[in-house]
Amino acid sequence: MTRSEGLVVASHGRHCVVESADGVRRICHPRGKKSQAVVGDRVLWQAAAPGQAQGHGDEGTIEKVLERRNLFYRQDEVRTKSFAANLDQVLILIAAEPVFSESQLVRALIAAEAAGITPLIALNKSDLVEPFAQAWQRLWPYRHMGGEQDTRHHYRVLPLSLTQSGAVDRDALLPLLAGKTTLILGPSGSGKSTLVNLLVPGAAAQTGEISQALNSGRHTTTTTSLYWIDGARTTALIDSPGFQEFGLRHLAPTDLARCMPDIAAHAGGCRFYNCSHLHEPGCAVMAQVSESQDAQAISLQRYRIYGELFAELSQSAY
Ligand SMILES: Nc1nc2c(ncn2[C@@H]2O[C@H](COP(=O)(O)OP(=O)(O)OP(=O)(O)O)[C@@H](O)[C@H]2O)c(=O)[nH]1
Ligand SMILES: [Zn+2]
Repeated sequence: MTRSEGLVVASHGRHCVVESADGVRRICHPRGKKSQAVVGDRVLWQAAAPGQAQGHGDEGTIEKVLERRNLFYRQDEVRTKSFAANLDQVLILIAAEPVFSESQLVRALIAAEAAGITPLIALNKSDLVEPFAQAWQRLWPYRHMGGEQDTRHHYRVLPLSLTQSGAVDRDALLPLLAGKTTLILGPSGSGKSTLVNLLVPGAAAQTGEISQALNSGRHTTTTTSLYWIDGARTTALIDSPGFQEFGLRHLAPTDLARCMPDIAAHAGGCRFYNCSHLHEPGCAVMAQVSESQDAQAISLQRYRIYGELFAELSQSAY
């Protein structure tokens, strides 16, 4: 039996949908624990022997997961959940309504930073003028972090109104996504489905039947799926549930500062090299905490979240 290379484009439990170079998608099962794959993985797969396919037509086995460039995941006390592998970017989609959790946003940004994946932030529903203005204001530190000039900002923050100005938003987003694989993350109701449908007309049909088969006919929202934006299959979106309960247990408390760019920028100036930035004298981080709109400042909210995460990650799991 020949083994060929493929891309995992959907997963549900242990089952995956593998797309081969010709674009054909097949349900595959991992052969053993070591070949457990996630969306975005490149794998070697093998077609089932004739007569061996169980049920849904074309089936095969995943023989090997090829080396990953990165793996984006979250971890709480009880389990590790992988979102996807081999990502270029994570687009964190939040909205004017429902009001977003800044702690959740910070967690996602830290996880991206720790995995070496570029985060993008988009704030949707700019048509909801008053709540949008407030949310945009809450994002001030994220819009300015790194310096006053646009080109120096650490994060890119985009305003969107996906249902009101879809064409404009599409033009703003496409150049940022082109040629890349981007994971879309966001709380319930922020507009993730609206975004996928805007950028991938017929998204539902693209995964359609095969992912239904994967879920044994049930329509579940627990599947992670990869969609191609372009016919040439160079630009991909991955949508994944699970923005809530974003555990960072895979990080040590002392990893946090380097994953928060506004804190990292000052951490080198502390009197003690192993400063926790929580109570030490001569702490250069604490000296920068202020509510002033200054691109070098560390906002009170972010400093508070840093302290909460530090405490959370310092607790032993047992
Ligand atoms: N006012 C306004 N409503 C929007 C906008 N974009 C999306 N919505 C609405 O917000 C609601 C949620 O959008 P969805 O795309 O379903 O959000 P989602 O993130 O996929 O939500 P979940 O499936 O719960 O994770 C829908 O009623 C959309 O029509 C926008 O730009 N402005
Ligand atoms: Zn310090």
